[in-house]
Amino acid sequence: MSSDGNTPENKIAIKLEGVSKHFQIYDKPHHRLMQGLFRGKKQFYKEFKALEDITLEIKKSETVGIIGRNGAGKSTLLQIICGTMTPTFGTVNINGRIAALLELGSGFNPEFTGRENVFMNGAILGLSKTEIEDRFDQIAAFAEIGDFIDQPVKSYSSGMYVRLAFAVIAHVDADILIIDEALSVGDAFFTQKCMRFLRTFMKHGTLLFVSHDNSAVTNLCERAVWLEKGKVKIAADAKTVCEKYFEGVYAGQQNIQTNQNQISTFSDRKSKKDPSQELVDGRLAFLNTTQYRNDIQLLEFDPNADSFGAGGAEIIDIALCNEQREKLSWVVGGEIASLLVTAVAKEDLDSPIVGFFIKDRLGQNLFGDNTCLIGTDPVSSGNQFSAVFTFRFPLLPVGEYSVTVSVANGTQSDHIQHVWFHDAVIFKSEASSIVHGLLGLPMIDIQFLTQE
Ligand SMILES: Nc1ncnc2c1ncn2[C@@H]1O[C@H](COP(=O)(O)OP(=O)(O)OP(=O)(O)O)[C@@H](O)[C@H]1O
Repeated sequence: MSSDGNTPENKIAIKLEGVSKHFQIYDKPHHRLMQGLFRGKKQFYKEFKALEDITLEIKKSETVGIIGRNGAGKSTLLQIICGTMTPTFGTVNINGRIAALLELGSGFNPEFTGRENVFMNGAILGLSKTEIEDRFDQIAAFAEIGDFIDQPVKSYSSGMYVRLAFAVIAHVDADILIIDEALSVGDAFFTQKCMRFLRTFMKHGTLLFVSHDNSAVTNLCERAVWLEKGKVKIAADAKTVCEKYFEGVYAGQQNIQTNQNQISTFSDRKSKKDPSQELVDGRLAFLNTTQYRNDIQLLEFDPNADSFGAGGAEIIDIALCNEQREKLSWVVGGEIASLLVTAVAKEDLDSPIVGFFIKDRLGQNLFGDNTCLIGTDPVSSGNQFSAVFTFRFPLLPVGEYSVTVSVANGTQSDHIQHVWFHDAVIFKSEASSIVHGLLGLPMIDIQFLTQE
């Protein structure tokens, strides 16, 4: 191989040529034994082609999504790329250090403690003992599993397992990361931490991201590969692939048809509201009596959430309130609520700015605002101050969301960040009529008109 770092070959992180994987399926357990006894003179198994003739090139620092229905061959493909499964035919070339978060149970020895597994995994991934020792405290801090780090991994919950596995892959200087999104979902604080890490990693590393979620792939990935029955159906830009995949699976989704029928029962009715007078979603009264009511549960402010800043202010509470400033433990999407951020100045702030934004589980900023344009009064050191953002809550698809808040001093373009709280409050949207898009806007009115 050429030593020139700029050859086309060296720009490729993963190269698969004609990769196939065939499994032998035995109808009865003793057929496996018979197969051994007959030494290939008779065939007692059926051959199942989980992957057929996969040829793919993934460039360095690309983020590629792998999508496909259950059983399409995604896990098989990833295991072959990671080297934990050998292909029946074809060649795999990997250029760089690869780390993966795939099946639960793979990678760690259940009898070893978390600590021992960190050392074992680090060594497998090519780190020296000293390198692992130097990083151990960071790994343990990232995983946040406390004293469980010295317990055997077999005693871990699946959430603790994923925390430790992710913490390891985040600290091994991998060039290529392979993440099965089904596993990265744990508690929302941890998911956000993982997404922050992945978004930074994506700036220089190669990421292969497996997901059933189209919007996750469209938002995170430049390219996507749609696997169907073990073959590449399409490999192209993520938007095109996800659109085609969506078209492909949509027809089969009988229950979406049912949901739409129920909603159209409402939209058949004539709206009697004057849209200019009342800025409320015309369907809310109806939706709120159905299972589509967008109940959003709020978890408590976490003062220990990850934060940074110059320290000139401290946030002491974040809450959602009703119009009477009473704290709410849940809100209904489409209704008015206020986000109340209370802070205390640790030094004199002549022009404080309080801001927030709301992120989805992938760490995408959905919306936010700050006090810059309203003009704020100076606050002396030791004094408490609050900002109240009152807005009509959007309709949120089912899932977990987080609120990031910050206090700065200065102007929009020139300020010192005094405290920035990642994921200080988590929301859970329990039910929703919104299944597509990042969020739903309360519609003022929807009409259906026919010409007779
Ligand atoms: N060890 C095995 N022996 C026999 N068949 C297998 C084996 N592993 C996987 N398969 C089969 O290969 C096919 C592809 O499986 P794979 O787990 O790769 O699919 P997938 O796309 O990851 O599915 P999912 O989204 O459900 O995780 C499936 O039909 C599966 O039953």
